[in-house]
Amino acid sequence: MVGAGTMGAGVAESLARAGHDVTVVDPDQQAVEQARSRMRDSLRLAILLGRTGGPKPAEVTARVHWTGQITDLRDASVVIECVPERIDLKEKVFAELDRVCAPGTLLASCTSGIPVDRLAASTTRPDQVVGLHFMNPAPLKDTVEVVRGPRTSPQSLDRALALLTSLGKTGIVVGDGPGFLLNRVLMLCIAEAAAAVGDGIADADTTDALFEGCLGHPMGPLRTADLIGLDNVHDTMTALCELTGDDHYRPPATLVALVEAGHLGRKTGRGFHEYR
Ligand SMILES: NC(=O)c1ccc[n+]([C@@H]2O[C@H](COP(=O)([O-])OP(=O)(O)OC[C@H]3O[C@@H](n4cnc5c(N)ncnc54)[C@H](O)[C@@H]3O)[C@@H](O)[C@H]2O)c1
Repeated sequence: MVGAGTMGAGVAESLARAGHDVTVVDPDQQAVEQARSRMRDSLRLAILLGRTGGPKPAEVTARVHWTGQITDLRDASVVIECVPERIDLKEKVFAELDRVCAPGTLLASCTSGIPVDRLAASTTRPDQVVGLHFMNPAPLKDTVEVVRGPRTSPQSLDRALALLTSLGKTGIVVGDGPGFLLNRVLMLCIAEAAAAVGDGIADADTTDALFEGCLGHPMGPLRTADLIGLDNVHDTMTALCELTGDDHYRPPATLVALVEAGHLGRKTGRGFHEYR
């Protein structure tokens, strides 16, 4: 794994629970400490919720190795990149992974919407690059959007799907393009909902209540944005705006104001909604 944030820690936990040995690379020591603590909490919660059939928490945590050095991934059979949603950063990480990893290593990205082929272009193995768009919280979400780039080989796609099967998850394969399928749609929905709040059409509670009550969505768009993390939503919209040239993806003022104030959603206790 590259990146020990929300997704990196969650995907690492899913892999370790399934019996895989995992190495997580993150140069930020504080992020690593937080990830370790989140993983312990999540494993404890699984026991409290009665999901006792799996391995013991100590067995799971013993399978996860934390490091600041990307060169420690040299023996990995699969690498899943989970760094922030910035095109330049991900391109740099993929170029580095291509240098460090053995020729057969499958390189996957958890990107929310940067085309897989753009990341593949930073490597000398575009046939071995695939998108694995896990959902948050990764240990609890059973379905993954799998992105097949135009140069992803059938063997690489099969390996990615087999990995998901080993985690007890189902991959749904889609084609490549900005935002793939889910975020091409979801980011427009969040952007319009946030803009409507800014225009005084409804407050955040009312907006989410409409989607939840009228459409039967388990979580309205603004609560979903809070769960994703508003910094990540902001970065994803910015990348989609840049990649598509479509201004509808531009982060609305209400979202920008929350991010600038440090209200990033659930992880900081406040976003469009408050969390205690
Ligand atoms: N948060 C979600 O709900 C969600 C869902 C699906 C996909 N994603 C995608 O997953 C990716 C990660 O998102 P996140 O929410 O986990 O972000 P995050 O900000 O929580 O974590 C990113 C981590 O990457 C680390 N990092 C930065 N540069 C690095 C480098 N060069 N090498 C190693 N680590 C580095 C940071 O220290 C941080 O710990 C993004 O592409 C995002 O769009 C997020």
